[in-house]
Amino acid sequence: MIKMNDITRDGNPVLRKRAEKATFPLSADHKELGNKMMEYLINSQDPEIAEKYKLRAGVGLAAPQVGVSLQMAAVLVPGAKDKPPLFKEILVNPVIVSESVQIAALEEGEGCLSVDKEIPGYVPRHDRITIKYQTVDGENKKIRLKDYPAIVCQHEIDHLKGTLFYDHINQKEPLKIDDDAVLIG
Ligand SMILES: Cc1nc(NNC(=O)[C@H](CC2CCCC2)CN(O)CO)c(F)c(N2CCN3CCOC[C@@H]3C2)n1
Ligand code: NI
Repeated sequence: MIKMNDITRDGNPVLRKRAEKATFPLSADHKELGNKMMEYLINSQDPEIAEKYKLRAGVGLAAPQVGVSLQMAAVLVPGAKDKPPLFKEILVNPVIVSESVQIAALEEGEGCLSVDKEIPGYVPRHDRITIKYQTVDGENKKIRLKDYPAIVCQHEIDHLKGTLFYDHINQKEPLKIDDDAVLIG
């Protein structure tokens, strides 16, 4: 299972590279990697397992964060209690094909499993996006996302381009954001 010491930290050049496009059919290793990344998210959202293995909770994880420069990310955005997840997918070669003018940001700001310090400030993103991606089985998908799942996917797709969340924070005024930005609580 993936544990915190498998997670690459800011300063490791792999986090600042554009990740390699995955080719199909995916190798067994790459399929396994996707499943391991999803397994990490599931484990990290289980209080007992997270406590037992000291896992930082996550709703997304990108391959460069486990040292693999590959365009693949796992996303597990939970739904309300006892409800199915809002979005659960392993994204391969994801591309944002359209994005709303409307800006949105998580009210609490963002963190990153690869960044050990808290960096306060709004991370302006698009409230709605359309992404095209492939599943691990090579199926082409095109989906529209909004609010929380859209924010998470933008954070993960950033990782595949070597961008980290704090790159988007207004350094002079971290808590400044468009008046009409949607703040997601
Ligand atoms: C928003 C949030 N970010 C958590 N961590 N950071 C991450 O996921 C990083 C990615 C997210 C940072 C902002 C957007 C994407 C990881 N990243 O670096 C990947 O690139 C959380 F853990 C979390 N939740 C809410 C849901 N809860 C369900 C029960 O279990 C605890 C869990 C906590 N919400
Ligand atoms: Ni991250």
